[in-house]
Amino acid sequence: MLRESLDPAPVILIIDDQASNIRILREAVRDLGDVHFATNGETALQIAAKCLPDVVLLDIEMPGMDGYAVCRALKADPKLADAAIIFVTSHTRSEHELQALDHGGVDFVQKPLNVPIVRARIKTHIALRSESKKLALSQRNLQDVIHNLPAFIGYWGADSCSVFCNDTRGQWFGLTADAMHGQHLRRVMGEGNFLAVEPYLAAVQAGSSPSFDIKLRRRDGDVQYGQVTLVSRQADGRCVGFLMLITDITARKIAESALHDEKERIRVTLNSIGDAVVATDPHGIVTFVNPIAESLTGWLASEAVGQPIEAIMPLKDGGDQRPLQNPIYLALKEERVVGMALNCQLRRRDGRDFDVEDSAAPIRDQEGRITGAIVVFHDVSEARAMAIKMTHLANHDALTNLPNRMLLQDRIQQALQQARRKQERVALLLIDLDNFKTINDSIGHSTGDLLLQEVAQRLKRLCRSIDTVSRQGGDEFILLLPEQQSIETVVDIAENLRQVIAEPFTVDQNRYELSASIGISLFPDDSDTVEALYRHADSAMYQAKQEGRNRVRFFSADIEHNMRARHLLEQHMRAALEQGVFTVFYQAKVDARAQRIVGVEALIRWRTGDGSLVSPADFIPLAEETGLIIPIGRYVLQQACADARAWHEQGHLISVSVNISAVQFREQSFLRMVKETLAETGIRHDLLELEITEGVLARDLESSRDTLQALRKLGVRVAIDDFGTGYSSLAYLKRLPIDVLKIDQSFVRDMVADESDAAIIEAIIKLGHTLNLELVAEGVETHDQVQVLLALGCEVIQGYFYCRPIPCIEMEQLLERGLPGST
Ligand SMILES: Nc1nc2c(ncn2[C@@H]2O[C@@H]3COP(=O)(O)O[C@H]4[C@@H](O)[C@H](n5cnc6c(=O)[nH]c(N)nc65)O[C@@H]4COP(=O)(O)O[C@H]3[C@H]2O)c(=O)[nH]1
Repeated sequence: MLRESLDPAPVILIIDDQASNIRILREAVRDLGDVHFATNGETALQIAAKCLPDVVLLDIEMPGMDGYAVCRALKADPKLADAAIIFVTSHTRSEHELQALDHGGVDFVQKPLNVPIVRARIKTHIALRSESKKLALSQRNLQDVIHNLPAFIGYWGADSCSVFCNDTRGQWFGLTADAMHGQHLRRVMGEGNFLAVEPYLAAVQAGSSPSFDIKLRRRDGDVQYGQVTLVSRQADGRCVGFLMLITDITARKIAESALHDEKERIRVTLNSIGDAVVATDPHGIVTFVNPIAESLTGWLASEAVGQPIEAIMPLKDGGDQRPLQNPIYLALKEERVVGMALNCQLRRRDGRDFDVEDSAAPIRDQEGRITGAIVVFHDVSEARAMAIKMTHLANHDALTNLPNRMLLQDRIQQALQQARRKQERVALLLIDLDNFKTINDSIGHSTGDLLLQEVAQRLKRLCRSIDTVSRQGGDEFILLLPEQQSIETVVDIAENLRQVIAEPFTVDQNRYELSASIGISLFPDDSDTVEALYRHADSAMYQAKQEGRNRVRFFSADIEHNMRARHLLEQHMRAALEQGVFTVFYQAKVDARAQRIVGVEALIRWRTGDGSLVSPADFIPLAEETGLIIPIGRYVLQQACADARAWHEQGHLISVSVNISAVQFREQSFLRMVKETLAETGIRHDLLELEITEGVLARDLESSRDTLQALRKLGVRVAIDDFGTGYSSLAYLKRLPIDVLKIDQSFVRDMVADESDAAIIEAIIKLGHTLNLELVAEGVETHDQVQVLLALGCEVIQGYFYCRPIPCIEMEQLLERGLPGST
């Protein structure tokens, strides 16, 4: 076998028994390579085995082993068989030459040696050897490549019989290349596989080189996928055979199939899940829409793809309706899974809104780069509506739809928190229907239920939006009244409740009468926790039941006492009004210089059954609260005007002042009432003076001015009562048509002893003079006070010093006889 490397110098072995020949030959080839020599056959074989000669110059005639024997031995050794053997002989006979070639020699040179010819021949053989070595090497390389390629390579003749194949181990078709040799393609591949290839053979015959995939069923039953390329070999315009290359694409096919399966699985999943799925590229442009997303957005996938996500999926806040950014943008920006905003709504293409819920997530490639995002959402309108319904059911009474105990508890807690902050009252009213159980049992539960529903409606009608009416079960209701300023309001509400329940009910054309016992507890007066409020309202209600039902009771004894007294007073006041037991007293207003009565002030009095008088200070505030002041005030005005008219007729031209409460002054019918009284009594208008406190005017300057101007137009005079105790704003004094300032008795009381009170009175008097107002000092009890007031410039005096409030008849007498000391 030839040595593989081409680089080493060629090796030349000279074998000749004649030393002279060896010398000549050595000289001749010295520069052509590594030269070795031997003088006999045996030595030559030993040297050849070591130096592996490319060219051997071999003498034929040698003692012992002759040249032919050496040649046979060299040829017999596979490592030396390729050496080019050139026989050297003195024989000229051609049979020697033939014999030499027969033994495997490649050339023949004659002795005597012609050195140039010998050199030329040896050079030729060295070159030939070199070329053949290169050829052998490239052949071997090619063979190595072919045999080691992970592919089947076969050459088939025009008759489709195997000529060559690289499958030496029979891995493809179970036949080694040798066994395949000469076999028809059909036999080699097997019938099934051949049928897959056969359709292409005609094209190959025509000179084409088709390429196609086939599924190879191997002899062991396994399936293998191959990509087949047939390369036609043509000579003289006809097909002389073809190359068949098959590469194993099983792994690729399996991967493709797995990919396809995976894709199919995803496709089926996305198309059949109940959630809507929309995918976008990294810029939020839609790339995929599943059928549910199509129906939820109203966009077909074909229309949606290529649109920005917000075009097909506009989102907004279900509460304030402001537009919301699609979570896909946040998912892309922050490269994380993002949940949708709470209470999110999707506007469908047709304008309908859906409550939606879910999330968006980025999609990454193998390197982790963001390639897009996906948003998954579903319609939660029904679920949300159901949740709202469930929450409502959990918090409301099924029969009346009123808040139940649980919701009430929460509301009470909130009300208490707020009341603590704002320092307000909270009232809890426990309303228990009296004898409802008996009624319910006798009329049947369904009618009973209707009655309870009607009770609930009536209670609700009486409440403000911030109040809570709750049913606790059975015939028990609770009313929570937050933000209460006064206990009186609570009493009024409770009384109203009691009364509306006491009004007859009509159910199924039958009339029913109910009553309620109401227990009230108050924060912070008698309870400071939710539990205490409940407990106390309950025991107050129990108390109401104990006392005979159909009544309102407070938990706190003090409140109860006060409220009862107040209630009693109100009832008596009403009765007094009806029975005409109110009476009007008069107190004189005296010109202190002239010692003459110039006017009187009408002051109401309530004469009780035992003859004692109740001070207006004790009942006027309640009369104002309950509105009773309107009829009371009308009565006083009428009485005062009538008396003044009578005195006038008797020759006493004195004015009469009447106190007008804020409630009266603000009443729409006030002016009308004044006009009617003037007309009815026939009093000279300028003799009537209405006393109004500062606070009444200051509350609403505009409407006060209108009323005062109307009074002035009528000729009625107006006095500011208790001047100096209220707002004392100079602005209203200047802007309003006022005639008289009444200096409050609180300044008068201490004016002699207290310099500052005296200074205030002096200032009020100066102010009155400046504004051209009349001045009256109230509550004057002593001579000193009179003197100081006179000295300061106030001449009209009212007070016990001259006259206490006295009945009409006494006043009449006083007018007749005049003041003591007067002329
Ligand atoms: N200590 C003391 N007191 C004196 C003296 N001179 C008069 N008084 C009392 O002072 C009050 C003067 O009436 P007022 O400031 O308008 O204050 C009145 C007025 O605001 C209101 N009032 C009385 N009658 C009526 C009425 O018919 N209608 C309205 N709306 N209020 C009335 O009730 C308040 C109290 O009335 P009265 O109890 O009659 O009390 C009267 C009168 O009796 C005195 O020298 N010393």
